[in-house]
Amino acid sequence: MRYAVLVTGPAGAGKSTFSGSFMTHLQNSKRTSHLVNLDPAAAPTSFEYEPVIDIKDLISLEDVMSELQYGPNGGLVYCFEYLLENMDWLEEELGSFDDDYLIIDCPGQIELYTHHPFLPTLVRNLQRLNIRTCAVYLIESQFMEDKYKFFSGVLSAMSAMVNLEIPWINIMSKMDLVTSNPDNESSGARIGVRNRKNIARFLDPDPLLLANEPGREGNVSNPKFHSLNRAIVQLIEDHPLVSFLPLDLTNPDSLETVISHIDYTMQYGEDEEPKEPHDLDEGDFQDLE
Ligand SMILES: Nc1nc2c(ncn2[C@@H]2O[C@H](COP(=O)(O)OP(=O)(O)OP(=O)(O)O)[C@@H](O)[C@H]2O)c(=O)[nH]1
Ligand SMILES: [Mg+2]
Repeated sequence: MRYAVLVTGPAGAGKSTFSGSFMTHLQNSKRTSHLVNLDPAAAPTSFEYEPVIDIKDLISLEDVMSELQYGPNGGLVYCFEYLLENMDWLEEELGSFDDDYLIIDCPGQIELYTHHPFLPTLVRNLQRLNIRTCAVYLIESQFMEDKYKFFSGVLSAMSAMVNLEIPWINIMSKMDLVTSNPDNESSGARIGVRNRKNIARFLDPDPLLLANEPGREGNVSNPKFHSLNRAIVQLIEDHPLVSFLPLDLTNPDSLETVISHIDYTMQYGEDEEPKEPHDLDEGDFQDLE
């Protein structure tokens, strides 16, 4: 069985960093895993591991911008469209991996998650190739600083989720930036989420966070804005699909918890044992398998 985890989420959410830590964790657990880069704009330095499949081998944003005179955003969309037309390239690249676990680092263009056909098409192709696929959607803990920003993150997660009908896990990344002590500026902590209970209201979104305190922010005194908020509160109450697993990469237990959720969601290992790394496969250990 082949597995793929799509690592998705808005720009800067920590997707590439998480993908690297995920790789390290799987390798330490003697599980074969490979990194796939689908970000045509990724700098080579952004990877801790060399991707085995890299969209930049097919098309790079740099070339599109210099040769076709696209700007960065139109250029990215061009790259995805180009990949969509060349899915056989990806299929060929994927062909060489058996019984493996692919970590697919996706780009942070929000369009990709709201309405572009790129990810749904990719997912259909992975499923056709019999690759068991799930997605994680990261938003960063700084989103909890501002409840409007937070709920726009919740809505983007929901919209991405309904676009892709695959097992799905939402992750609140960069939890190391959250502190329970709001005065503790010197530790680099940027968020004064005052207590655990408050954090829980974000991880399992409490729509009343939005409903409370109408008009506290100066620029939101427009009654239409409150009606919209009430509608959103209702939507989140009626469809409690979105909750977040906290991820603190400075705490190995946190990463392990997130990965065990991913394994469970994908039913990893239902039909196999974790494998020894390849270099041991061909050697003396063969008969132990
Ligand atoms: N404090 C903290 N910073 C993090 C963490 N994860 C990532 N960062 C930082 O956040 C920034 C963005 O991280 P990336 O992993 O490149 O994020 P990304 O989602 O891949 O970004 P794009 O590919 O540009 O969308 C970098 O400066 C990272 O060092 C984390 O767990 N804690
Ligand atoms: Mg990235």
